[in-house]
Amino acid sequence: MFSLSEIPQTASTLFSAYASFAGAMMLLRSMVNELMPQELRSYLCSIFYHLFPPLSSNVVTLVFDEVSGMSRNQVFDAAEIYSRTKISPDTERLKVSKTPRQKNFTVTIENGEEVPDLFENFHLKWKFVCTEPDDNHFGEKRHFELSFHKKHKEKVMSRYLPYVLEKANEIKQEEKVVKLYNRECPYDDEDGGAVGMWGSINLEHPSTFDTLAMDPDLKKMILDDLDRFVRRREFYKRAGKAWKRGYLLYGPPGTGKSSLVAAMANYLKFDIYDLELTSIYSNSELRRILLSATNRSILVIEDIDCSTEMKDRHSDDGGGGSDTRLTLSGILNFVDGLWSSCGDEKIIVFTTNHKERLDPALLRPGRMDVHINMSYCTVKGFEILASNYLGIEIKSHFLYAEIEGLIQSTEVTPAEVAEELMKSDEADIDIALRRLVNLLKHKRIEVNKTKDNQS
Ligand SMILES: Nc1ncnc2c1ncn2[C@@H]1O[C@H](COP(=O)(O)OP(=O)(O)OP(=O)(O)O)[C@@H](O)[C@H]1O
Ligand SMILES: [Mg+2]
Repeated sequence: MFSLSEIPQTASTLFSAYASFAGAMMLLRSMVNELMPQELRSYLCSIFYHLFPPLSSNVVTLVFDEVSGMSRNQVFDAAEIYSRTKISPDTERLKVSKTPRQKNFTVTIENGEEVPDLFENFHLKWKFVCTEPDDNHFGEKRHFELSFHKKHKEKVMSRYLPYVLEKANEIKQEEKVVKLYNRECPYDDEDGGAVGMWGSINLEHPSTFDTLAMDPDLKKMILDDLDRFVRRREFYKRAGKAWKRGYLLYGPPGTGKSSLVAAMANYLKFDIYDLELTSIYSNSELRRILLSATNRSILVIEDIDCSTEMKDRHSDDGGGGSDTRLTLSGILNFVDGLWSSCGDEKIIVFTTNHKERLDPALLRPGRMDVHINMSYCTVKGFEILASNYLGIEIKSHFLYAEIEGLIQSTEVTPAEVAEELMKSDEADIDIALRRLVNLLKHKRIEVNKTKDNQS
């Protein structure tokens, strides 16, 4: 027996005996690792941990398998993306990959590597584990482990994991490469890049709202409209409306209609489906394409004024069945009917050079939500182009006043202005602007001549 005062000393003796025994067992374990088959090793390990639990058992580890039942585990996918952002200079082994479609390398942690994280002032650790397939399984099994002090379990479940899911989603959106789907594109199903018979390529169109030369108020109106549309999922659901929005872009060639579509896609990270009507043969084909188009996409029909041709085709139908040929009513069905509600977050854009030639059915209120007039180049538009192409503050240039006056009194498209400015390199900005002055003067003479002829 020992007295009460001896208890701390005895406890410490016992503790150090336990510690050295545990140390010896660790050594034994590493020898066993070298010599024994894996199954036997894991069996012995489990007995070992049962008999001698780790000294610090305050750590909780959550395990996220790659698949949960038949479907993918969202947390695993999120962890895979999120853990990439936590890679530190201490991480020793990294996996690097890049598919032909990706612009940048993807760097992820390698099997067994850990990355630390700090959330609301407590520490966590992510570990990636990949086990070789055993005889009963195909392919490797992958999972993430998340370890932290057990007192934070509640916070991790209620706040940290939702935060990781949200962050991963944001990263996915940022990294998304906008695709252009078109019949002409080569069929390639890497990354699910093809839908039905449609191939896709990465949208390399550099147009953004910053580079678009258009009235700043109009630009802001479009941006606000897009933001509101994306935010209003709940509203559309409550109102029982299909979550889609239609834009009609009209204006002369070269005023930036296609550039605006590309800017919208780049802004929202939506894919573009370029529906060339001339290559779609029937309503049922149109329906199939619409059904297979992914959510968060922009469906574009350029030059919709050829819809008059479609109306003719419809009247030729001769009772052959409206499903055999593409008709205006097929398109209208899609604009506000059944098919557009199959799926979420779709934007539909029609472009035309001749709004006045469109079938009134297309212009009826409620059919296309927003009509946007892409006009000739304005002074503000010219300032944006000059800053993009020449990289200068154009207002202080000696030719600015003259160009300003000319632009106000002529009709020149942003494409024509852009073409002149593009011909210059940094050394000959003055030459480029003089050439632009000449072009504008020339156009003004032409306009005056036409007016004279008409009067
Ligand atoms: N508003 C604009 N802002 C910036 N660049 C423009 C603008 N409009 C035209 N451009 C330039 O001119 C080129 C052609 O423009 P775009 O194809 O967008 O015109 P469009 O209105 O679609 O013409 P079309 O009616 O012939 O299809 C663009 O690639 C771009 O370089
Ligand atoms: Mg165009």
